[in-house]
Amino acid sequence: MSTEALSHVGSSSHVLPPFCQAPITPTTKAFRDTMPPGFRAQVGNFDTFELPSSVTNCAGDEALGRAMIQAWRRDGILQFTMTPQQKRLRDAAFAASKRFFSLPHKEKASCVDDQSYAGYIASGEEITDGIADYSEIFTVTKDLPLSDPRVQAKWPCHGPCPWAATANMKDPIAAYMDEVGRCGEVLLGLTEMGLGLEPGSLTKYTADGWHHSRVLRFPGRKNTNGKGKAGRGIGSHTDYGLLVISSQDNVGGLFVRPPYQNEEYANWKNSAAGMKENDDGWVYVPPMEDTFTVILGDMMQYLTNSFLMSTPHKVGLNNQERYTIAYFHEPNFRAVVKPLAEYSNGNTSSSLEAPVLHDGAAPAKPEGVHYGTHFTNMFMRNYPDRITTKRLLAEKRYSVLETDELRTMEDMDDSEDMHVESLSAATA
Ligand SMILES: O=C(O)CCC(=O)C(=O)O
Ligand SMILES: [Fe+2]
Repeated sequence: MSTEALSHVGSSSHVLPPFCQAPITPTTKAFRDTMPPGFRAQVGNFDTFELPSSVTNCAGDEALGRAMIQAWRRDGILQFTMTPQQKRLRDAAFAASKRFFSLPHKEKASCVDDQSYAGYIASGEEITDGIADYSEIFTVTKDLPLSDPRVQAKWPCHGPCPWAATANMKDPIAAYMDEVGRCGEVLLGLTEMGLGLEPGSLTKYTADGWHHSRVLRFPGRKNTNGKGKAGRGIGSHTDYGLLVISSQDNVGGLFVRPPYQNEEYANWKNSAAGMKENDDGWVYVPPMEDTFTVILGDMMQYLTNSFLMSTPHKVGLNNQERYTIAYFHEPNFRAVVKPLAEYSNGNTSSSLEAPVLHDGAAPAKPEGVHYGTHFTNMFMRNYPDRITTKRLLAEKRYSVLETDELRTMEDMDDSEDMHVESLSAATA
């Protein structure tokens, strides 16, 4: 690994607080053997935690939050173990995923919607940095009926989720997402403590959050349709919101890029897709049984003024097919995310190390980033030919993002929170 790395690949050598499970030391060879052919990367050995069921603001939670921050700043990723109930939900969600992906192509291809980006994305349809990804995906966004006021008002990306009824996938996937979303709130509460923030500094954004999932299947590397690039599953990219919580099967394919002092990017401003894709310095994420991985999204980077970086990652194709589910824990679609005062330039009030300031990256702008616009931009970019993008453009829906109605979480005061609740109550 480059000597410019902020740190080295996670190791079991640093001291973990007693509430953490001891880091699992992989037998490096066994894990290396799962790395997709043709990739050169170190094999990660990442910190693995046990999450409390809720955040109680006790000293143990603060120590856990700090350890999480350390892990993300060093490795760009951390892991936490699944409870028996989470394993059951995961198993049911993966079984649903396999039922769906084994349907005939025609049936899968009919699962699209022209108002939401939810539904099927065929292998070769998604574009990352101008090149087709080989992933086959079912995207789940908020499942809103046509009568929902936001759908009626033509809010971009808002519409039904076109489930495949024959795969019986809605209930198991929704139950899995609810539970992982609960973990997302716990992780954000612990992150607030680890960053020395007031409670609610991060979780205020996730009231009725635009949480979504990507249920993914990757073909074996010798079993592709030729639309993409040999061996490449998904090109390097960062994701958009706060946290990405994933579970993968035992095949292997994910790589992350830890924070390097000399690498700057701000995906909400200039696309980070394709960044360093073929360079050295990637770390393989070996499949650890019954373990979630957590990487960070663009809004976490923006909020913390790059103290926590959005984690670049990419996927390689293995010798056999691979299944994984990525859950995205996000701000409310209407939220205007503002940099945290504690992490603004020049203010290093945190008792952690001073923030890494990335020259050239977007400075902390007081006007903030509108999450719904960032999400819409990313989906339009990734799916330029989808019916959803075509209708969005044809009906000039993009301009709806500029309206006050879609920015009512701008000031995040109590009356706005009440508005969110009344809106979701009206549509439940
Ligand atoms: O396959 C994985 O593990 C990650 C997928 C991913 O990066 C994504 O869906 O955005
Ligand atoms: Fe991703």
